[in-house]
Amino acid sequence: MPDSSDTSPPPHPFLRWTVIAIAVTVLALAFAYVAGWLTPQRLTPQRMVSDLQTNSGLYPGFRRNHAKGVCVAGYFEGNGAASAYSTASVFEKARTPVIGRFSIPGGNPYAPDGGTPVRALGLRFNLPNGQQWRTAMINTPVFIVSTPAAFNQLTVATRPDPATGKPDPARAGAFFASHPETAAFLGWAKTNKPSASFATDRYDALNAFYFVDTHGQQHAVRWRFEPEAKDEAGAGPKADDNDYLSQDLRQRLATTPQRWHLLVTLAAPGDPTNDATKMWPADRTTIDAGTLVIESEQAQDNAPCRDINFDPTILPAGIVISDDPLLPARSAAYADSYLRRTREEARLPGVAHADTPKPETK
Ligand code: HEM
Repeated sequence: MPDSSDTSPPPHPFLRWTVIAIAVTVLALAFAYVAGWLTPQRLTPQRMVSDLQTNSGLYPGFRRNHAKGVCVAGYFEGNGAASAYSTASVFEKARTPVIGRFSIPGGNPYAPDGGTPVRALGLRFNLPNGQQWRTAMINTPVFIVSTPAAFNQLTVATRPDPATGKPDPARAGAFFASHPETAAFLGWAKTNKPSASFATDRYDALNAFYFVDTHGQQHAVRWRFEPEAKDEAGAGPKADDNDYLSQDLRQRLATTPQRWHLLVTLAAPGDPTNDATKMWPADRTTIDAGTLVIESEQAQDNAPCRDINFDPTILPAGIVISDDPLLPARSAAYADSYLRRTREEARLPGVAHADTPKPETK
């Protein structure tokens, strides 16, 4: 029942409109802050990806890093050895289907394979319970920097000079001098020639993760895939051949599936989980958890790996991320790159889409 004794007048319409206006303004400011409009200097995933894009130039429909690559498919045969440390079903004695992508770094999908010694592998394991494990790895023993801010500073410091098409050595040198943590990676890059085959490289996740066992106990780990193929001695990229890596892979897979062993290293107390520039000592316990078998390859423009975001934070139950600050930054940057490239795909001639009718042949 309304209280008939309340004779106070209704609030003035001006007051009501003021309250609504304040609420709308606060909401708009919150959106603007999250979008980075109020703090243009703040490092956002969009800025990280735009800076990568500025370095390489814009190649619509392609990844803003690791743009050149090839799709692969196969399976992982777990052997049960890692099941004591993680409940993820992928480690049981079972076969899990895998979609993957080999790549080289940089935003130019037409870059020469011999232009960098870095090779990369992204994998997506489809577990039977609908969960997925995604990982994106490179063939170096450490990463070049340990924080997202340093990664962005590196991107800007190594931006090609429009006059020479190459990074300004003074600018790049100043960055490396002020970031001594880059020394281990640079030492590796100096002494390792570009390999002649994706099949003979090892691929290392570099970031630390935790395996979670049946008791809920966490174990800090790093993983890598070690190749069975070791036939690189004497082989080398042909100077005149831009795309030898995909040709080599096609030739090998035409006759023989290629195999890698998943090696999982367990940290000892005190080993850093938040710094991908630091290796763990070589004597740490390492488990061979099973074999990755790659059976087939396909050009990336129209194969399943094209529309996969190999976000390393997408993990099945039994694996969780560590405190490594690169991991959330990678997740956010890959998502932004993914949104840009998949939006552009719709406008690319020759790229098939489920919703694009096939052009009529005359
Ligand atoms: C803050 C640091 C990093 C940033 C901002 C960054 C950025 C990116 C971006 C924007 C992409 C393209 C994603 C897509 O469109 O799907 C990419 C791909 C990739 N990145 Fe990173 N990255 C970082 C660190 C790393 C590290 C530490 C590794 C290796 C352990 C790595 C390995 C890869 C690989 C293998 C791919 C290609 C995956 C694929 O085939 O789709 N990145 N990165």
